[in-house]
Amino acid sequence: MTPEGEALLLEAGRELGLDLSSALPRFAQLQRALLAGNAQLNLTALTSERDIILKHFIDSLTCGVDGWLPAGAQIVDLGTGAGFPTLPLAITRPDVRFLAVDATRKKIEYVGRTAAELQLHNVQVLAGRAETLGRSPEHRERYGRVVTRAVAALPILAELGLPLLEIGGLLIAQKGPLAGEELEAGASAAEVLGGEVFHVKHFELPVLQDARSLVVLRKVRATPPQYPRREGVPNKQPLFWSRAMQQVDAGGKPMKTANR
Ligand SMILES: C[S@@+](CC[C@H](N)C(=O)[O-])C[C@H]1O[C@@H](n2cnc3c(N)ncnc32)[C@H](O)[C@@H]1O
Repeated sequence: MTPEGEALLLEAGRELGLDLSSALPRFAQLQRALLAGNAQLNLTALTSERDIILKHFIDSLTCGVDGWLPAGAQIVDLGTGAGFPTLPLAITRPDVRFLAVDATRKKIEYVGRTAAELQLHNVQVLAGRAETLGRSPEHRERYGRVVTRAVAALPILAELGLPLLEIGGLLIAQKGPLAGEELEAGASAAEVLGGEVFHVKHFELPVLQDARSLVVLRKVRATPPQYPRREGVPNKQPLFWSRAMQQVDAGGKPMKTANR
């Protein structure tokens, strides 16, 4: 990481109320690992130092600054991809444990290798689909927190994440700008799945001031046994969320899922 990159990370961290000075060497290692991994695995489209620092590292840290991740928590990162938000959070929060989950094995292998290189002993990884985990007794209703960044629209996240939470647990979804329709559909889906909308925060990413939202769902009762539906169905037939309501790309075509 260049000296300018270090200064940017520190400045953006300060905006979040974090002192990242002692974490700089690990963030530099993570940046190197991401770029090296990207050359083989196509992990991210964001490759400039500025984008990696602000849109991956700092963006990942935004879900941990409001006290949603208490010390000792066991956190599932649903759809971690190249390790976001898990790896930046694990660097700054040695007091919580992460289980980084992704359907794509090669990404999970990269995250596991990188966590080992960075000596992040609070990270475990698991290749698999949330639908399968949510139906397995080993993982269903076992976790205090689920975090998820840029994975799917809120009703889909509710179906994938709420089954994993114990009662009282929280699903913390990191989103871009959030339309009222998505929140309404998410609230209706959460209700069916044993959850409720607990908190919504709209804010700006440090330095860039891009719009972001954090939606916190709370598990209030057991998820009915028919959920999550089988692999792929939550995405193809989202609860309370029609294809027409999903985001469109720059050319006006519907995107596969409303990630942000
Ligand atoms: C757009 S990427 C985002 C990755 C990362 N969270 C980030 O913020 O950079 C979405 C990831 O979610 C994973 N994913 C989507 N649906 C999933 C499911 N049902 N179970 C597990 N992983 C899933 C995909 O494999 C992909 O790696």
